[in-house]
Amino acid sequence: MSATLAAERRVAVEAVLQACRVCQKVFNHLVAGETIIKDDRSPVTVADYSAQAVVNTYLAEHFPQDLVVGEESARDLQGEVGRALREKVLSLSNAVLRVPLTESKLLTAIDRGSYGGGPRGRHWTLDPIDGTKGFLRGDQFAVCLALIEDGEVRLGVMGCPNLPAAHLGQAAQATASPPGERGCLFIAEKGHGAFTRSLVSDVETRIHVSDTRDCRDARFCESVEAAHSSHSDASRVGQDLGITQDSIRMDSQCKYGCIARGDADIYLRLPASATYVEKIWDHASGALLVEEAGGIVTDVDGKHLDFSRGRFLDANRGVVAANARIHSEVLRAVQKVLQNPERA
Ligand SMILES: Nc1ncnc2c1ncn2[C@@H]1O[C@H](COP(=O)(O)O)[C@@H](OP(=O)(O)O)[C@H]1O
Ligand SMILES: [Mg+2]
Ligand SMILES: [Mg+2]
Ligand SMILES: [Mg+2]
Repeated sequence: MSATLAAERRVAVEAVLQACRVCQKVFNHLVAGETIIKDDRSPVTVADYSAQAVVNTYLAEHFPQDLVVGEESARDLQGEVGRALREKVLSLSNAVLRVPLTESKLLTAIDRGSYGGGPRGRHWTLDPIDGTKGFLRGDQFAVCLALIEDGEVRLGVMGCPNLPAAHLGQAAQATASPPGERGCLFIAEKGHGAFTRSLVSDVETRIHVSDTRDCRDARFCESVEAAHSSHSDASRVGQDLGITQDSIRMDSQCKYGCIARGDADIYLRLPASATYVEKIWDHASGALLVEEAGGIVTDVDGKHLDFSRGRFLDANRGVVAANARIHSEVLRAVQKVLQNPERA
């Protein structure tokens, strides 16, 4: 491991583990009224805010100079209207922090995530709960933290509390939730490989993408939400490639984890709207994980994901992630489908 990022890796792992604990606790006690619908109609819960507060507090303590591009803002926790939410988030955050936050420090911690990102210097990007919809359903979600230096992702840590620790078998169901131990962490450092461990033991195992060479034997892992990635286009790509196996559908960057450890072979994120622009925190840790596990990640035009542009991946459209043997064939099929003017 690179000596230079050893401290960052240790702190990121600890921060993500604590944030996972908060999320699990919230899920067990989630009550109506603790979920807010944001301006873009997506949900956010007390767990999203608490996880962002906890991770940002760890980062501020260990790397006070570092900036953070985080998904959430403290706006809805301000003032009288935000009081109930603020108090709940404060108590959840303080349950796992060594030094308790005050209300005002809580808001500051969450808003440490307001950095705009960009091509120079170093910053973190945080999705405190990726797959909030999955989280609310009791399905897959992930706490995702990545370190970006001069526009390149150097370190990615993903906590996946509901993901089975072992490989998903051939018979995995749509929600990818077979019985057995749940909860795993993924860690990738640029140039140093991809690893997994459980949430409770620090024994790490190196992971690799599948060695599937024939696309007809491949399996998709795709979003549950057709509004996030076109299921109909994915099924056309599947037909073109001769894929017969059912897709594994799951929320969040757990999909990247499943590709990285070889549970499935292909993750496609095919634009479902012409205007949606992907955010860096939805892909930074997952994309590095797949690359470090021996896979290739591009957008639908075959371009490398460009994390240097700020909060958005506005130089890219969609995502095509697959093992290195089949990526180019998959990309060709994606382009053929997307260029067909006759698709509905
Ligand atoms: N129209 C859209 N197209 C693509 N992604 C979208 C989208 N609307 C929301 N998202 C993103 O999709 C993420 C979840 O991805 P997935 O479908 O793979 O689980 C959400 O992350 P959050 O849950 O962190 O808000 C959100 O950022
Ligand atoms: Mg969100
Ligand atoms: Mg997200
Ligand atoms: Mg999120």
